[in-house]
Amino acid sequence: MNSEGLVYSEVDGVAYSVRLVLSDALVYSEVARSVVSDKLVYSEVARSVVSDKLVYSEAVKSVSWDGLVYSEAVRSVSSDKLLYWEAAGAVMPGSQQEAQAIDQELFTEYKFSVDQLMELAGLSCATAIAKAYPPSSFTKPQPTVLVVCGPGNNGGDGLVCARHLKLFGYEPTVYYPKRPSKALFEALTTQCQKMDIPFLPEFPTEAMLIDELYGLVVDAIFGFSFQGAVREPFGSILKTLAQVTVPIASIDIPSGWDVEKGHPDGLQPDMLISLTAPKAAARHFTGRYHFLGGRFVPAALERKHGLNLPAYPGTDCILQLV
Ligand SMILES: NC(=O)C1=CN([C@@H]2O[C@H](COP(=O)(O)OP(=O)(O)OC[C@H]3O[C@@H](n4cnc5c(N)ncnc54)[C@H](O)[C@@H]3O)[C@@H](O)[C@H]2O)[C@H](O)CC1
Ligand SMILES: [K+]
Repeated sequence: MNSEGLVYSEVDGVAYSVRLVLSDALVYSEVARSVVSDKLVYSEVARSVVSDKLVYSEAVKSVSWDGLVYSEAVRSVSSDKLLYWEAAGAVMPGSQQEAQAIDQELFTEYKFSVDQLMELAGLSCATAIAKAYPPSSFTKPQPTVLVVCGPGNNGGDGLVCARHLKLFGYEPTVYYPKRPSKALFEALTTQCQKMDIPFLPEFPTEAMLIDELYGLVVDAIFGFSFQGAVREPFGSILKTLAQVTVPIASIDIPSGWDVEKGHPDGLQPDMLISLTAPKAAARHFTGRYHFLGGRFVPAALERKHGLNLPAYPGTDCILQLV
């Protein structure tokens, strides 16, 4: 069966169109609605394609009013093996301000402790890494991983991730140059040390040395609170990391990237593990693997911030977006 139809109608300045294409293996449909007045243009398009193995759907909304444009797009593709999800818009749930607001609400209103969320975040990072880079895929004799930790909670996620990687059979080594004197970070450091995870006293200055010794680098330097020009020693570390050829897995956001605009000349990791929800800069990520982790967001908080998170499969703590 093959058929195609288009219906268009206009009532009181509102135009509607519906298009439907049907074939044996494919259904394509498009619904558009637009309103035009003196000052306002509002349009909405919902598109979906369904074939034997693939569902693709897209919803785009845009409003322009006297020089102001607001637009929002939600796209999702799912196939047998793949689920890709993207939400983009002029007002974006992944802005730096909103990421920090969600973070604060989790701690103040929802009464989570940092330790709890960090454990779940770090565990989801190690799980995603084990999925994308199983020890058998390493070309080195041992599955060696260099975990570079920064001074904030992103660094804490890195320490938790290192501990779980060790439990999963990897050989992590940590570099942690700026250690905050807080009980949580001291405890996470001790836990790693007691599990025979070595801490490097100096960062290898040559990218080649990192390539020789490690099969993967975990970037846990900065997360959503990074701002301004990178200060030392992290500037030199990021310069070296930009030259390594082994894959880099970035936790929450590639370090050195503006949380909303990204950084075209900065680190270009092979993997990104977005925590809670992808930040706006995730739109600029071009690596092979994008996972979502940090499955701890209560439904009411998700609704309040319009996060529109995709569903995690079953009891999994991670979801592959790309
Ligand atoms: N609610 C959640 O989603 C959770 C997220 N987690 C992780 O926490 C980070 C955010 O942590 P935060 O401590 O707020 O900040 P950062 O780690 O991003 O970094 C702050 C740290 O970095 C320094 N800094 C900032 N800018 C610069 C700069 N230009 N140069 C040098 N240093 C800089 C700043 O002084 C601070 O010391 C989030 O991304 C997740 O990874 C939680 O683990 C779980 C809950
Ligand atoms: K990071």
